[in-house]
Amino acid sequence: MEEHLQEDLASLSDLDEKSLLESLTGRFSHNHIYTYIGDILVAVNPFKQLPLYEKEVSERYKCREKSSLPPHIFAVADRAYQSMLGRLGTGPKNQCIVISGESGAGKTESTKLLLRQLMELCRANSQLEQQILQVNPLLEAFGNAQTVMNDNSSRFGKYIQLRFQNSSVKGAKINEYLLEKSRVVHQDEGERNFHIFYCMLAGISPQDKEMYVFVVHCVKICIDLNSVMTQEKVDMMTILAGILSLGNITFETTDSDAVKVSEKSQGWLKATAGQFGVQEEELLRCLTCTMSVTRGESIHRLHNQQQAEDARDSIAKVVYGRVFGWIVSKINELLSHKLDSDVALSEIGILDIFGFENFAVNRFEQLCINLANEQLQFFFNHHIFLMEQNEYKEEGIQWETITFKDNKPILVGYRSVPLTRCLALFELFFNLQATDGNFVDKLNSKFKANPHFEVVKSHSPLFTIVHYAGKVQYNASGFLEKNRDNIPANIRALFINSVTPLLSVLFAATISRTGTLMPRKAKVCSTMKPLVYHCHAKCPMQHSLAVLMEKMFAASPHFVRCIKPNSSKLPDQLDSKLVMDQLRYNGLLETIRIRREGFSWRPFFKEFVQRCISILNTTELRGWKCGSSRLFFKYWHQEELARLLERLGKAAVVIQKNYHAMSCRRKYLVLLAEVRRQQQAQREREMEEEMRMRRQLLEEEERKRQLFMEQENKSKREHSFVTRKPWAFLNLGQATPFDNDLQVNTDLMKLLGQSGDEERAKEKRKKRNNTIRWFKETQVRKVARNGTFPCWFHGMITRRQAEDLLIDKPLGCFLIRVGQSREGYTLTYRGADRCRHYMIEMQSNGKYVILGEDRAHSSLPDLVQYHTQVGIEPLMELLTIPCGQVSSASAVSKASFLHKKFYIITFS
Ligand SMILES: Nc1ncnc2c1ncn2[C@@H]1O[C@H](COP(=O)(O)OP(=O)(O)OP(=O)(O)O)[C@@H](O)[C@H]1O
Repeated sequence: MEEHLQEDLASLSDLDEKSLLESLTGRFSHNHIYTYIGDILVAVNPFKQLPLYEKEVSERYKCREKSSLPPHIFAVADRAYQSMLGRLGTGPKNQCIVISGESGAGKTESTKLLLRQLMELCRANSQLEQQILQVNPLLEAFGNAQTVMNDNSSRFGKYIQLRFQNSSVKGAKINEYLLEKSRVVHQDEGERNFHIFYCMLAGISPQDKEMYVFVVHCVKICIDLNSVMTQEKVDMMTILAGILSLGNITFETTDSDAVKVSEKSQGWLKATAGQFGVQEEELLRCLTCTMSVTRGESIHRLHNQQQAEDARDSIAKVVYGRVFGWIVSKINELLSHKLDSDVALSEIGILDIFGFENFAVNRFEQLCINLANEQLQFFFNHHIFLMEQNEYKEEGIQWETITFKDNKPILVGYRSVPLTRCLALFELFFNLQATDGNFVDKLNSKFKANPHFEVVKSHSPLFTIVHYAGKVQYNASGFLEKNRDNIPANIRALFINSVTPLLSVLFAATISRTGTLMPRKAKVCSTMKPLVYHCHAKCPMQHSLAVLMEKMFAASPHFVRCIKPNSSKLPDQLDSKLVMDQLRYNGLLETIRIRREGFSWRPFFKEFVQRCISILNTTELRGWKCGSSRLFFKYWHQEELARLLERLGKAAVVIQKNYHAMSCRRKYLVLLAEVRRQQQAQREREMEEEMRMRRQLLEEEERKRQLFMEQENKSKREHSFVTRKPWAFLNLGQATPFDNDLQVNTDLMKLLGQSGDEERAKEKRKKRNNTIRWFKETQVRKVARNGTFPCWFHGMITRRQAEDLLIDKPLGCFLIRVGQSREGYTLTYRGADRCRHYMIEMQSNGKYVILGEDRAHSSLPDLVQYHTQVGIEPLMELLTIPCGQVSSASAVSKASFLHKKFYIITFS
């Protein structure tokens, strides 16, 4: 790959600002917006849609080695997820992903992409995952606004904690920081209010807009939290409408120097009171005077016009801030309902906090935002430079110190007061009701020794802080008054008693030390009675940042550094100076150096031995070092070891799989042998039973034969002159099995004669004779085996005779007879409810087939044999035992049949 398209800047051969910028520019021009610096991801905002986030891309980045695919934000998500589960050579540990960059650099988009990929990685409870992704538009509607830097700028910071049990997400929590409430009452040129207000007004008729009666319309917007009831949604929209109405109230001074609501905005006062659910007079009183309590006595101080306007704005900001806090607490309720407090959970936190800001006029919000960014930069420096280099020193690793731009003095002070104290100072002054000028004087005297503070000589209350990202001049005019969002007690009492239940709950709520709104049921109190409330956290930013830092320091960090390519928000344009400034103040050159020469993975011996020792000797890793209590690896070593561990894990799975297969197969073979043994025993039992039955049958036959012989001898003795030899049949020339039909035939003839239908009788006789001839000439050899007819073969008997023979026989007992009027056979058997008769046809190829069956057979015994196994269509009944020829015939006919049989043997 060409050097300027190098995917990992830590492997650049020439390392200076120029080559770094060239590399990023080259990659950007090829739409490669992501680049690694070792394990850190640099993301340049493309300001256009790129085909980088489709489903198949997301799939490709699941559980893959970082180096096997181009740099991507999805790889960061995968790495954090695998590290949290302990799959990257270290044990399971909480992770945090810190996304930084200036406003519009792409932090929020990166956060959304990370969330999406993390949800993809842990597909388990799809409803919760969907909810985590769905709350984002709601948060953006209330917390984002158009600024000159970014059309969808987050005007609050958020730390999203995703909580996992094993590999699936079980809940989430959003921590919000520093909502820019002043935006509700004031927007600089080219900027707008929070998106929610425009959403509310979209699609509303001009008339309704005029009156701000848009509550019903507004409920339609994307607020669909399960935990927010319809009444609460309506209340919330009514309160937002109240904020807008409040903003339209203007004041004027009367002749007696008193302040009053201007004539033209009387209607707005009424509308506001209605929407806030409070008495109009009481709202007016709160706007035009302040009530305080001194030694149990309430003192009313009338406002001048400016103070009345400040009171109006304070109310709007506080109410909006509380609505936002309430939304976040509702979201957290929704996302945490599956959390079980007894179960140990792992966590991945994603920090998306507003970027560094430097506007024409920078106010208190910018001071807070920039100090928060200082904290983040300190966190980055601490992890990448301080901690790492300290460990080299402590562990005796040879190392040439890399210097970096340390912003520690801003935050903790070095022989000077740390600048974060100015927030505390601000708080102090705020409570003392001091002026902006006093405040700046105090700052000047307190911080003049701090190298990051500059005194500004001006009539305006200005001061400058030299941040890690550059100098920012702050204007303190209105700092104190404009940030009066800890409202006086009378206003709080007014809202607690509001008939709009949600407003009442919002003002009864307490604010935690970290600034989180903690709603609780409102207790109605008298507005007349002056109340003194203790506000626990008037400026909770410092505390909440400290809590955040504590969480982040306890986790393994992953860094995403977002870069804004141009200020015009245009695609395919990269302003080298702007990018260079960001690279510089982000300390990226030093970062590359430390990633190239340093050891980003430094596990303790114990941690390493537990997981990786088994493979260390099998690798060919070069360049790792051993300290006194830790091992020192390059960032790619960790991946290499993780890959080997994965291979080892897979091999272990294969071994386990084969072992289980082998032991299961053994068990199976034992079981199979037992089943076969039991089947064999069963078969033997059945065969024995069959043999026994056959023997019984033969004995029976023998007994009957004896009986018959005895009767025959007796008859011979009685009619010694008549010796009926079987040959007599021969003389008749038709001594065949059909002779058992002779008697019937004669009877039939008689009957026919009696009826006088001589012709039909003749015809029948003719057909019968033809059939007999057919049988003798073509069938005898086929049906008889070794000169004997099978016992089921009954010659030409009638249907009635066949049924008589089978009437008391068991199910499936069968016989075959020759058709009387056609050349063919009939199969008769004992069915479930009656005897059944099936015609057997002779095919031209000499095969036999039961009409209606598909299968033809080469002989009748084959046909019989087959249907003892396969049922006959359509009833699928089986043939079971043959019906012997003499079972129901008279002794004489039995005898003749035996003779016939005998004769046929001779004949054939
Ligand atoms: N990966 C990306 N692909 C396409 N467009 C992007 C990408 N990242 C950012 N953008 C574009 O840049 C705009 C600004 O990005 P984003 O809102 O994430 O910036 P930010 O750093 O969060 O800014 P702020 O600090 O003001 O909230 C987005 O609205 C989007 O249009």
